[in-house]
Amino acid sequence: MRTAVHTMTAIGLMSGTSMDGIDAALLETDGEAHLVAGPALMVPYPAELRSRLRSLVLEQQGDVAAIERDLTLAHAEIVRLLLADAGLDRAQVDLLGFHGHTLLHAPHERRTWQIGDGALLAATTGIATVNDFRSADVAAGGQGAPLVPLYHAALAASLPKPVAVLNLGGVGNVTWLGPNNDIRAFDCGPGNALLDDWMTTKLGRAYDEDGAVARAGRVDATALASLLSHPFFDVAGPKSLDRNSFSSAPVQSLSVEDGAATLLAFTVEAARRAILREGTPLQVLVTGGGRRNSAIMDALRDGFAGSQILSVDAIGWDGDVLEAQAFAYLAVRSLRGLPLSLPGTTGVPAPQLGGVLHKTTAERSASAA
Ligand SMILES: Nc1ncnc2c1ncn2[C@@H]1O[C@H](COP(=O)(O)OP(=O)(O)OP(=O)(O)O)[C@@H](O)[C@H]1O
Ligand SMILES: CC(=O)N[C@H]1[C@@H]2OC[C@@H](O2)[C@@H](O)[C@@H]1O[C@H](C)C(=O)O
Repeated sequence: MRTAVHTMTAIGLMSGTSMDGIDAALLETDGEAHLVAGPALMVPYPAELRSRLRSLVLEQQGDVAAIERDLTLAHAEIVRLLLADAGLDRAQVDLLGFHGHTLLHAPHERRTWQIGDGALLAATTGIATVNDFRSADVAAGGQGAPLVPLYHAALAASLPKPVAVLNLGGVGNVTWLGPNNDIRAFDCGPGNALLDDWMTTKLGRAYDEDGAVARAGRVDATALASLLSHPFFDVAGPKSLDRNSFSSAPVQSLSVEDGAATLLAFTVEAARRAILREGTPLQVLVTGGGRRNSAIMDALRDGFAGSQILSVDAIGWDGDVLEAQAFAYLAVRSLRGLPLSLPGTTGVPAPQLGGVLHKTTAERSASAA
């Protein structure tokens, strides 16, 4: 049986654009239809590493090699914790899918850069590791992102279509799953990053808990129109964004509350327009941290007349670790020589393989012997 032969146990590791921490999730999969989710863990970055990473991402300040090493070792530690929690030995895990952290994403210049030392992670954990998931797609002319859509498609195989999966992390992205197994995917707008940065600068808080500050403010229509006039919105997908693609300059003169309300409206309106350009889905399944912000969910419900707005958890998916699971899934696909991206998901000319395998020290010595 194909499924039995190819099924592997993999751990996916994701350090998202919000820079809040590392998500790790165990998945038993063949990289195709067989999906059995296992335990998962989310570990915030230690404050000191988070602050060095933020300086590197936001201000290009810091020692990249030292941060890459510390970030990799933080990933090794979360693998150790997940194995301990799950009562598993490392020998029971076939593969790690290590996304790393995006430092730069400029596909139009054929550049994308995720830091994370795959060889060091494989050596430290003793588990073979796949990393560098985006480079091959970008080199072939794709956007290199989003990569989660093939996993969304596998998860949603039995759902009525069309359905849209909306991920609101640091950046927002949409997977559109049409009635004939057609998949289209693209980044759609700012996600939570602008609102997070606003809260950090104005109030010293990492994010707007449950949208409370935004709820206390009013949307400034002029500022919102200015935000939505960004040229990104004129271009058809597939398309992708860097965390820092948008500027909050149009809200700078507003009160903290009105600025938050306007930035939140920007996130929701960008997502709404992007989805409705594809069609009217039966459901919009919201994942990522943004689904925890009830002000975002309420605004989405107001914005979609003909669709049901649901958090993915309502249909049994774990919205906190979907991306980590996806990189476990993609690592297995990489190892099996299956494409990670399609013309409809990243704009790459043809289905594209990707990922770089780092064997463990023991595996390397065995293959040399
Ligand atoms: N209770 C909450 N209230 C409001 N916002 C929340 C809440 N919980 C999480 N968030 C938002 O979700 C963000 C984290 O989302 P998530 O973990 O999906 O991001 P990420 O994985 O780093 O991003 P990406 O998908 O872009 O890589 C936080 O920065 C915050 O803005
Ligand atoms: C370049 C990069 O790291 N992009 C991330 C980011 O975070 C969300 C969005 O922007 C998406 O394009 C992508 O991550 C998800 C996991 C993806 O590739 O599907």
